[in-house]
This record gives sequence, C-alpha cells and structure tokens, in this order.
Amino acid sequence: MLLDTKAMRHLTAEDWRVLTAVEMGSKNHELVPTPLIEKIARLKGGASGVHKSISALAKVGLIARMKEAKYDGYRLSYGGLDYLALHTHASRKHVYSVGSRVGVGKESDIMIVADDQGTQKILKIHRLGRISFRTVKTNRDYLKNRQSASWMYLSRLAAIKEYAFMQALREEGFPVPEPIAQSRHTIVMTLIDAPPMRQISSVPDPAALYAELISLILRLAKHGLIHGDFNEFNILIREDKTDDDSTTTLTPILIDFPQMVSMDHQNAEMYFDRDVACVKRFFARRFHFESTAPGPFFKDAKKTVGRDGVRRLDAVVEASGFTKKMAKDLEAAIRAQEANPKSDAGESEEDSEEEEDDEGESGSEGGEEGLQVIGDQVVENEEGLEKLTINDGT
Ligand SMILES: Nc1ncnc2c1ncn2[C@@H]1O[C@H](COP(=O)(O)OP(=O)(O)OP(=O)(O)O)[C@@H](O)[C@H]1O
Repeated sequence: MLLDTKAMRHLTAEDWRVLTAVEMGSKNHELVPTPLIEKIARLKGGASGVHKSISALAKVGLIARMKEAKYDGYRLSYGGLDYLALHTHASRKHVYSVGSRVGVGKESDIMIVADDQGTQKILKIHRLGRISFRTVKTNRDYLKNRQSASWMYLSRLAAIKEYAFMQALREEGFPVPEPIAQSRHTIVMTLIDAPPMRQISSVPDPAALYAELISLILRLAKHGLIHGDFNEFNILIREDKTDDDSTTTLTPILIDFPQMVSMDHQNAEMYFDRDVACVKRFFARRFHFESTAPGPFFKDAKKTVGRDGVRRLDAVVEASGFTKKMAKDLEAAIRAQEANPKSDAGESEEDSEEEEDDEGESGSEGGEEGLQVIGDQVVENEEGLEKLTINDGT
C-alpha cells in the first residue's frame, strides 16, 4: 500500500467532512452505517450531499464497502487514513508537498515531504496492518470483531509511541531526528542526511565507532531504555567535518522507536543482549573488528539505571499518555509481526477478503516513482517535490 496523493486535490470540503465522519464512526463501528455518517457529517446539503461524497471517496478508494455487509455501511481504508493524516499535517503547515518514497520497512513507509519553505522532512507512515491479524488475534482480545479498527489502532499506537520516545530522547540530547508532528498513524520528523550503517563499507576507525555505539546502548540503559532493534538499518552514520575540513567525525543517529522497551521489561536482558550482539556481529562481518573487551553485560547496565540523577525516560513516556495497556497491545502486534516475516507484502488477509475495490480508481500502483500532485497549483523544485494544498479552508 503506497501513499498515492493524486486524488487529494480533487476532494471538496464536504468530502473531507464525510471522510472524517467515517473515521469518527469507525471508533465504535467495524462498518460505519450510512445514516451514522450522515449524522456525524451534518452536511448542509443533507443526505444527497453525503451520498455524493461517499461515492466520490469510495471511487478513489478512501473508504470501502464490505461485500458481506448486512447493512449499508463503509469503512476507512489505509488510503483514507493517510489522507486524513496528510490533511492535518498540511493544515498545520508541517507538510506542503510530498515527494518520493525513500524507504519501506516491515512496518512503515518512509516518504520525503517538504514544508512551504522547501525544507525537506521525513513522513513516516506506520503500517502495522501488514501483519496477518489472525496471529495477533489468537492471543489478544482487543481485536474482537474489530479487524479493520485494529490496524488503525495499532498503527496509531506505533506512531504515538515513536513520537513520545523521540521527544523524550531528543530532550535528553540523544542523537535522534527531531520529531515535528504526529497525526494518527504518521510522524513528521527532520530528514537526516546520512546513510544507514548498512551502506557503509569501511570506516577509518572501527574501534571508535564501535565504542560510540556501545556507549549509546549504555546511555539509553542508564535512562531506563533499550532500543530493541539496534541494527545497521536503524543507525544512520553522519559525517561531520571540522570547520577547516581537516578532520571528519562519524556521528551515529538513531531512528525507529516503536519497539523500545524499559530496562524493567520482563525480557529486558534478552533485548539488551540482542542489541549488543547485533553491533558486535555487524562490526565483525563488515569491518573485521572484534572488541577485546567483554560485554557490556545487562546486569552491569541495570545497576546504572537512573544513576547520577538522570531522568528515566521509560517513566517519562508512560506519563505522556502512552499507557501500559497501549504498550502491551502494541508489543503483541510487533512481536507477531517479527514472528511473521513473510506477511509484509500487503494488507492483512482479512482486509483483502472483505474489501470491495478498496483501491478504487486511484489504485496504488506507480506511486513510488512519480510525482504526486495534490495542490491546486503545481510547484516543482529541483527535488521533484510538488505542492500539497488543501481546498476546504479548514
Ligand atoms: N529521519 C530520517 N532521515 C533520513 N532517513 C530516514 C529517516 N527515518 C527513516 N529513514 C530511512 O528509512 C528507512 C526505514 O526507516 P525505519 O527504520 O524508521 O522504518 P521501519 O519500518 O521501522 O523499518 P524496519 O522495521 O525495516 O527497521 C531507514 O533505514 C532510513 O534509510
């Protein structure tokens, strides 16, 4: 499921209201009945206006009707949720244009976007629905009869959690992108102009970079945290030159936080050891570097948690509204996804069974390469970004 913003600029103010109404209705309904959509949207044009918008939205795949429905109703598609999130980012002036996709992870799409000043940023769209919910359903009860709400819920949780951690880490001076905004299942953050470590074939001083990464793991631990996916994909390596250009230092920047856990987590030791082992393995294979120092060990790191009066960021994040229940729900989904590596190719099985023409006319093909025109006026810059505007004046 790619972000395809082609249809965005054709939506009217009424269409946006109806789309928002479907989103609101899906909080309590697997399938939002048309009369409820009418009631929430309260369009001046009454029922006929709503029907017009419903068919416009369904045509471009932002809402979908289910085949076996006992009553007339709709549900929001991934595309519909993407549009609502982008709409919010655009109204708040965080995003003005949408460029190409730079990365696709197991759980997300990464797009380059820009604001109206032309500053490029990263839009991360969480897509927890790529897993088969059957696996998750076997051990969680929150999905009871709520399959389509579950991907929205889980993807939104991932974005909320990632945003909260990025904010806390950033405030503490950790090398992470700056979180700019969060809406629904998406985050806008600063673009880091640096390749992932996976793309680096050699470094002048592997021992120094290794030490830096291990100290990052230990610093996180002192603040009560384990990254949980500390690998060569999630560590960007930025080259910083001194003013006179004589020396270059390599600065690791950490990304990807939905799977972070507390040092108090019941499996903390396993996650800590796994993060350390990941760095060791990569350095041995790629840079033929093996540290002579043993460890670091979890039991030593554990003793440092909160030491010297440092803030425990696991507690900060919990206080930010990311509750234990949310953490549990998200963790179950992420673990299921980890255990299910083959299921990352598209929407969940159940989605595809239930959907009727979910992609509609806009489809999702070809969105990766081309430019996506969403605004009423096209402004092309050298990066191939195009203007994103909204036309409902809200
Ligand atoms: N702020 C950023 N600046 C520059 N590039 C980024 C940024 N965030 C993500 N990327 C790029 O996108 C890729 C995927 O990002 P990220 O790891 O956050 O997604 P993910 O879905 O969690 O991936 P996976 O689960 O496969 O690790 C990164 O490897 C990196 O190349």
